[in-house]
Amino acid sequence: MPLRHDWFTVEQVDADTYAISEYGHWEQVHAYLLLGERLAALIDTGIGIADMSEVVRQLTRLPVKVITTHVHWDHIGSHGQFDEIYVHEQEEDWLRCGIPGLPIEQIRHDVGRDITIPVPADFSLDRYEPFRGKPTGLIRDGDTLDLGNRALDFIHTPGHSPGHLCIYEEKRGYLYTADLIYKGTLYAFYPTTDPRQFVRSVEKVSRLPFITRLLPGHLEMDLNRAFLLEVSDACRQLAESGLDRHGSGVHRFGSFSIYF
Ligand SMILES: Nc1ccn([C@@H]2O[C@H](COP(=O)(O)O)[C@@H](O)[C@H]2O)c(=O)n1
Repeated sequence: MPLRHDWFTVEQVDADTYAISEYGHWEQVHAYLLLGERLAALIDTGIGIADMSEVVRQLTRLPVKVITTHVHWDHIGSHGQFDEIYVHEQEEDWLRCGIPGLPIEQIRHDVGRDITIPVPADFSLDRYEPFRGKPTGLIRDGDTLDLGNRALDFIHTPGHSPGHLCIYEEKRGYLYTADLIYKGTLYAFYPTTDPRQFVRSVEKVSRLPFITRLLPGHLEMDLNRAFLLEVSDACRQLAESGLDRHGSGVHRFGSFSIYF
């Protein structure tokens, strides 16, 4: 049964893996806490409406390394509450200085809309600022992290953003897909996105030999390899039709869409 927090919903994926979700916000974003024998990895830290570190501290006493899938405000919200933060080398500058040309008014508008449950009393939209700071370390494609009998592989999957990462646990067959693959509208229309890279990244992860489960950054959580192959087929069709370019529109495929 899911554990409940006023703002976060905590669900156990398996004995030592938790999803920490924000279903009261239109983004319906998920972070994941992975416990090894020596260390814990927290994949993203949510929107920043509530402090995710309070929940994490209830779940583990292990030292926590924060892994950033990408530097969009809804994935870095509680970064400031943790000591060790890692990001792909191509988004180090965004983590330090923000996304050039993205105004705070636009971010606050997106943070504040379509919220369906009460926010914590100490949250103020007028004071909301996305995290900015220096990472502890940088991640490159092919890097690995051993949490103690639990290995993570980092896969650079640019397209949604330049330094976007998927995280793969080969032993369990888990692929944490962040904003590359989820069941909804996949966004690659921002000025900072790249539709061709997005298509190549989907193809890259679809070649992974063993996947038991996809754990996405948004919306429905229980996705399998068949869904990944559907998205991969859709991307191939778009590329073959020359539609893998900015401005080609919203392409609908059953349970998901791709917005270029
Ligand atoms: N160049 C950009 C990048 C992001 N945004 C906004 O940030 C949010 C990103 O959400 P994801 O779930 O797609 O990571 C979203 O609200 C965008 O509007 C942007 O506007 N421009």
